Amino acid sequence: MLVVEDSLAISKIIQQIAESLNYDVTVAASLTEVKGILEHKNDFYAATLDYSLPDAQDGEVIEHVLSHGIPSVVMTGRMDEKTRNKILSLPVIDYIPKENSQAFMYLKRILFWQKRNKGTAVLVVDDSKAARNHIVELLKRRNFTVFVTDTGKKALDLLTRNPTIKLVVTDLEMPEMDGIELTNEIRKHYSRDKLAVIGISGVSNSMLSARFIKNGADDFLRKPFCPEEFYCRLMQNIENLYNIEQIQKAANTDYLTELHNRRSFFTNGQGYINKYLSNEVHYALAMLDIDFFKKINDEYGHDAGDHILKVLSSFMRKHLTSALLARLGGEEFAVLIPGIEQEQIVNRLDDFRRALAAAPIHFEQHQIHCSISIGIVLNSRAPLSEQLTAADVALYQAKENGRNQICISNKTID
Ligand SMILES: Nc1nc2c(ncn2[C@@H]2O[C@H](COP(=O)(O)OP(=O)(O)OP(=O)(O)O)[C@@H](O)[C@H]2O)c(=O)[nH]1
Repeated sequence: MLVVEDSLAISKIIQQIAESLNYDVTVAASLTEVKGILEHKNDFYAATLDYSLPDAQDGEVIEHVLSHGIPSVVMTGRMDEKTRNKILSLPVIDYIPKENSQAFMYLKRILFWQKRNKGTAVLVVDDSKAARNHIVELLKRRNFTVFVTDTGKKALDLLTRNPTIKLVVTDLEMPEMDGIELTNEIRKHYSRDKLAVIGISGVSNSMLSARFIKNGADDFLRKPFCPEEFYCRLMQNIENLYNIEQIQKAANTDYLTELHNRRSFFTNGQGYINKYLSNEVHYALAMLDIDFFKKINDEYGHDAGDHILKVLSSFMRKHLTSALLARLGGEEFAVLIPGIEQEQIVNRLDDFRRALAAAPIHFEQHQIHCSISIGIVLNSRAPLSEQLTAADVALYQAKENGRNQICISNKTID
């Protein structure tokens, strides 16, 4: 990232912000320096540009950097209308008045999203090519991946084929299916926590925004809109989706191991089982439990115990691919694993058990040996909760038989 700023203090702050977001930073303090840098390197991911530089006091650096195709944020100490209009007439990502510390918080938000937006796709639906192109240009400046189409029907088709689309911007007036009908159709298949819809229209009917929103849209923009307003609404919706995703992730993930937690395992497990059964795929439900874990905690400390839980989890991720993996609590894990046949699944789990027992886990100066016991239920048609109880009984049997082994449930629970 290129930081252009003549104040050393401000340049340091921006640099710190950018580095905290893993940007590599190049700093310049004048237009002359910028020109020198861009002669050799111009593949910057983004730039922040101070409007007034000692050798270019009237924003000349902006056009120079933009001419190299570098998405740029303008930082300015000037607040007058003329400067604002001049900046906004250029294809910049945004402009930020350097009024107070909020300016830097805002910059951090922009830079964070500039990186993240690449993985987010936006679908633009408008039958007017000019209107479509305008919105696409604005979205590309913000690094979004963009899909475009001119009818509602094609939009629905694109949505089914491209799950990375997180937001739809749709015009109201289109032939065959208008924007409100499209929104209605979208909401039959996509909930508001997964996909946002922004309606737009040039019609000056004050009821339209309410109609759009009552039909499932999240926001509404009246044409013509200024880029600033478009970006504010766009980013607010994208941030909402991101926040919901983060909350859902936290609610379903075990904080220590980042595997699914008990809740997530119960929410998703039955669906996997149903799929295996209806496709006649062999599968096993296994419960894994670390042997003598209390002793490990007592001997090496709780941090060592935590470390072992983490190492075991990443070992599971690596070796038990294609399985649904969860930490049910403490040192107890659940695995729902498909396979070619029953014996192959049992062997896979047993190989995993053996490999873990053979490789001591390093923690500080210690080499900690640990093993697991496993209880398995194979190809059962019983509900998930009953299968877990049966796997738990088999696990208990494995512990009773001396630990570090697999025990298969012999109880028929179909
Ligand atoms: N470090 C750490 N320890 C935990 C965590 N959750 C549970 N434990 C400990 O796990 C231990 C489980 O002990 P026990 O249920 O007696 O089982 P065990 O010692 O593994 O013995 P067996 O299962 O019979 O082989 C307890 O000491 C808990 O405090 C955790 O998140 N981190």
